[in-house]
Amino acid sequence: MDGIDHLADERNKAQFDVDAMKIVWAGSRHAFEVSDRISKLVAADPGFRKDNRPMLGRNELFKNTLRKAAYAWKRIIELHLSEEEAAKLRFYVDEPAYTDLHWGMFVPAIKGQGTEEQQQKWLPLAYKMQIIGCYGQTELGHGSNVQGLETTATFDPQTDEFVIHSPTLTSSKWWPGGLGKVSTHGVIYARLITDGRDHGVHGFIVQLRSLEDHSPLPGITVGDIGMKFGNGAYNTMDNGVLRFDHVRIPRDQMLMRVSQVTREGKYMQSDVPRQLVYGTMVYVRQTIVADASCALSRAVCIATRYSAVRRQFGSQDGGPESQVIDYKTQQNRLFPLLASAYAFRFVGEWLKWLYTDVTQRLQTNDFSTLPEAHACTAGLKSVTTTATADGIEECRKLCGGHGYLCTSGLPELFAVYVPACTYEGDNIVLLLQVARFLMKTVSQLGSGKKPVGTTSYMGQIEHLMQCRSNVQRAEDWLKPSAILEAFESRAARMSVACAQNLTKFTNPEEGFAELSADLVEAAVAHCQLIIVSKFIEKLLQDIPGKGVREQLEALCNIYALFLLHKHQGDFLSTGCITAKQASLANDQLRSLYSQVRPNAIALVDAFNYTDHFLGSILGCYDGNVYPKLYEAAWKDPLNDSVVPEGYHEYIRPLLKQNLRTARL
Ligand SMILES: CCCCCCCC/C=C\CCCCCC(=O)SCCNC(=O)CCNC(=O)[C@H](O)C(C)(C)COP(=O)(O)OP(=O)(O)OC[C@H]1O[C@@H](n2cnc3c(N)ncnc32)[C@H](O)[C@@H]1OP(=O)(O)O
Ligand SMILES: Cc1cc2nc3c(=O)[nH]c(=O)nc-3n(C[C@H](O)[C@H](O)[C@H](O)COP(=O)(O)OP(=O)(O)OC[C@H]3O[C@@H](n4cnc5c(N)ncnc54)[C@H](O)[C@@H]3O)c2cc1C
Repeated sequence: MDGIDHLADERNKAQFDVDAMKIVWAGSRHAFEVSDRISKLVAADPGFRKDNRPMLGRNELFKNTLRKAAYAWKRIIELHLSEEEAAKLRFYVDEPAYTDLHWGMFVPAIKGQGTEEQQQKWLPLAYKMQIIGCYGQTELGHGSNVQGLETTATFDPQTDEFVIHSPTLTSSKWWPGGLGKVSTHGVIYARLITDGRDHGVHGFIVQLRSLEDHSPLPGITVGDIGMKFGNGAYNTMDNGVLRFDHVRIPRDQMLMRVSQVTREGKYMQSDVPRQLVYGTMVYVRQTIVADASCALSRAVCIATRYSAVRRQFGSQDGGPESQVIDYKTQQNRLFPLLASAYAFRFVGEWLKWLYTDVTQRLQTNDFSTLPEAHACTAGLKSVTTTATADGIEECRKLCGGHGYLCTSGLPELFAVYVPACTYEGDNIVLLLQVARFLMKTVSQLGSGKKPVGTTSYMGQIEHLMQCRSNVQRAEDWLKPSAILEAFESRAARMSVACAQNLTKFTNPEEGFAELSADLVEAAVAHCQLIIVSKFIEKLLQDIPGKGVREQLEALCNIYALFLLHKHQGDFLSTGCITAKQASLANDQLRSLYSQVRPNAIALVDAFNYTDHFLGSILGCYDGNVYPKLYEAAWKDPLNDSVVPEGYHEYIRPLLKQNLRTARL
């Protein structure tokens, strides 16, 4: 607009090399270069404009999403983008679409659960988008309880086919993204029945729509489930409803990596655990953790830049008022979120490594790390999405009234993000899975079986049950060993307390249900320990760039000490720290905020987000907020005419009537 960088003074204050931090954030120089190039390509292309989204009605909005998805595909082909570049392009287009489920779940489900032959048949079609797929698991009556699904797949040995059927209203598939209006195929989860026997839930590739005219195939009733929360937001997605009326598919369309049905109708189970049927969920939960850092960093970038621009109170001798970012209360709300964005980034990187490792092991029939991979993906998905959804809303409040405008980008970001707490496993249901894993680990402590991986800290259970923190001064809280000991002993003691309480029940399942609220808290403590310890481990690596390590150390300490402050009830009631030590942690936190303050703008610049991706006037790079807000207001369709439509019908008669009343 005026070409001036209104945040230049802030940028000049930075005490570290921002370009080096951009590479740390991206994960590698290569990842940075791809991300930088593709984000600029998307931002410069008017075909990917998104600022009008909140104003569009559902049909217009959806058609616009179809146009963008087709255009994105055209650009991917024209530019010969690699798989990595194509995924980045879809990410920066920033519009939930059927393609998320096609690439994010349909393809991984076939890869993870299909045999070699099945992969060879279906993947080339999916890669070329000659078929478009969804992930059809959830039903109207059951989502969390996968074993409760009702859709049936009954083998007919006469014709060598499965008959897919929805026996009840509640068995209607309900929610799958991309199903409502687009998908030609789906990986559909149904109860496998052979010879009258129910073998539980399995995945099947089912064609849903004609590849000629897109009409539903015989026996299939399909449509969209209706408007969802927020304007624009997730309404670009066609979440669908689907019913089957005795739909026949060939036998080889059952995904047969985990178990098979022979031509004779014999059910055969490979020696792989049946939980591999849930493998796609483990994969997606892992991507959701990485995605949490993206969503939170985006909100934090907006709130941090705006907090430096916004001034309120504090003018002295007619000078400028104070920047709201200088208020300690603002810092106490904002900087832990900034630190969390970095923490989630690094734990996401680690989780990707864990997932890759477990996948490689599975290929050699080593299933030993599967329970841990399930617990980590479930728990970290839960903890990071809850914190991110809450964090985005906090960022909106940090921007005061202007945060409530759609042009701030925050309402839409929240509305798009918040279902992450529910999809891919309700966060509480997933934490209960972690709690089961922890209770099993505690119960095996006396058996000589050494806990490994993220539970290896339980190996020092005797020490953790009785140790007392030796922090004496606020600076002692900067020692990683002091932080780790406090978090490990808190997590261990909470798990052991639950395990001890469970022994008071004769029926363990009854006990688990009765104590579930405590179990969820123990699971959260364990997951927070993982995030803190992975941040600390990141700092053990070589981190090039002037001042970068120091900034990351400050953020790591803020993340840990903020959690310690927020959950001090846990730390105090378990006797891991004293009230005095809790208060010292808080003192240290305040001084860390002062350390981060001059670097705050540079720390959000390191995310390297374009103004297009941020989609926020409050977060724009140059900080020229007020003229942009003023101009945008006039572009609202309500301002197309000075006198609104409806004046003659509804305002004028009212005013006239008021006049008459006033004369009386
Ligand atoms: C860069 C940008 C990337 C963007 C990325 C964003 C991606 C977003 C894309 C699209 C957005 C929308 C996608 C949303 C899609 C969906 O929501 S699909 C539907 C998801 N549904 C669920 O998640 C259902 C949740 N429920 C479950 O997972 C299970 O029912 C349950 C785990 C809660 C219970 O299962 P059940 O079979 O009844 O198990 P249990 O009896 O409790 O346990 C038996 C044993 O199995 C172990 N186990 C359970 N799950 C797994 C697993 N996934 N993997 C490995 N092991 C598992 C469990 O620990 C038990 O073990 P033990 O017997 O040893 O105790
Ligand atoms: C935007 C969006 C997109 C989605 N996309 C897909 C998709 O592409 N494909 C697909 O198959 N599905 C999809 N889903 C469905 C999603 O996976 C489910 O909604 C999710 O797994 C939660 O299940 P539910 O709806 O049955 O919740 P419920 O289980 O009914 O949860 C309701 C409440 O009960 C509580 N609760 C449930 N069980 C327990 C328990 N055992 N102990 C304690 N509390 C419990 C929960 O915590 C929650 O508070 C999508 C959902 C959304 C919102």
